[in-house]
Amino acid sequence: MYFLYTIIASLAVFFILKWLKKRRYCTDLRRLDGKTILITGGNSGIGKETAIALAMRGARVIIACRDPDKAEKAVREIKLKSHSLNVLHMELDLANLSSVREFCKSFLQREKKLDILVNNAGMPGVLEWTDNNFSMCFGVNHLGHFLLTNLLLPRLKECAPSRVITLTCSSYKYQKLDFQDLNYNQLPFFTYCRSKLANIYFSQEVARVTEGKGVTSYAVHPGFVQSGWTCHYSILFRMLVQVIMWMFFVPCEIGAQTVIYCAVSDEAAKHSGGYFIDCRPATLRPFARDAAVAKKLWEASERLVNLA
Ligand SMILES: NC(=O)c1ccc[n+]([C@@H]2O[C@H](COP(=O)([O-])OP(=O)(O)OC[C@H]3O[C@@H](n4cnc5c(N)ncnc54)[C@H](O)[C@@H]3O)[C@@H](O)[C@H]2O)c1
Repeated sequence: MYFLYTIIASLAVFFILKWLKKRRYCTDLRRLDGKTILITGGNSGIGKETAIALAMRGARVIIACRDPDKAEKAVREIKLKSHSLNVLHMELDLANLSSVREFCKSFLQREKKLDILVNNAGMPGVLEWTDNNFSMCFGVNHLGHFLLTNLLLPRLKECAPSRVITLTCSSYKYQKLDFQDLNYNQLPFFTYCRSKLANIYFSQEVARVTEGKGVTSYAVHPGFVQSGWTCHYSILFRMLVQVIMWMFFVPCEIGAQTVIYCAVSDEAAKHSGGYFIDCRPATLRPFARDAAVAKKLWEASERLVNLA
């Protein structure tokens, strides 16, 4: 009898886990021939899977990464899996604003087109500082991408219709921004939540400042994904999280689906400034839709990165 109960319980757990991990795929099969796509942090995790999928559709894909060796290895893998030779990497460290400026300068010199910018790179909750003394999460996840997008906006406008896709996280809802302490660096998880909330306000403000100029903007929660973000933590934490990830998180290929959807779908384009989960628009908590806060963050960020 116990044997029967064990089998029934195992089957129940199996189907519950399967249901929890069920996700929608992007069913829009549009090709992207002739388009140039820039993906930050495209050498691993969701960014790499996005790069493979978009290169497969014919786009020229540029991954912007910190480590040239890892980037080169990723480029080889993306080419192999996508059967495309139109993939390359460029050096970018979002934790260093001079690196962001250097990157944009050489990108604009080298590349005549930019149709889709994917602000994918991200740091999980860590209590570190960037080269410019910003908290690592706020500095990399928000400020680095803020400067990058602003410096590339003229090219995105020239290439309109064009898109800016910014990876955020549903954990945005656990924190609010404190304008007295944007550089908050105390509890790692909350530091991460605040940076991901900043990504949402940023994405909305990109939509507002580019309204009528052919640039659309999307904030994407990719789901909880089995990627490499745990590499920033101790081996013990990694082992524990690995089990949880295996049980509840989805593979990177699925995590990339909503990004791909926002890159190609006409339906998504009707919701510029929107928040997307599982290949469809999702509703944000009211405080995360506050246009005045989004504008205030934009202006504060302009000052912090010295954007005239
Ligand atoms: N994995 C999840 O469950 C999950 C959930 C919600 C949101 N996200 C978001 O998805 C995005 C992709 O994360 P992932 O899960 O693929 O993790 P990942 O760690 O595999 O990828 C993050 C990428 O960002 C790059 N990066 C980090 N700091 C950088 C810097 N200073 N300059 C340039 N590149 C830098 C890393 O090298 C890496 O390639 C992140 O923005 C993350 O916040 C992930």
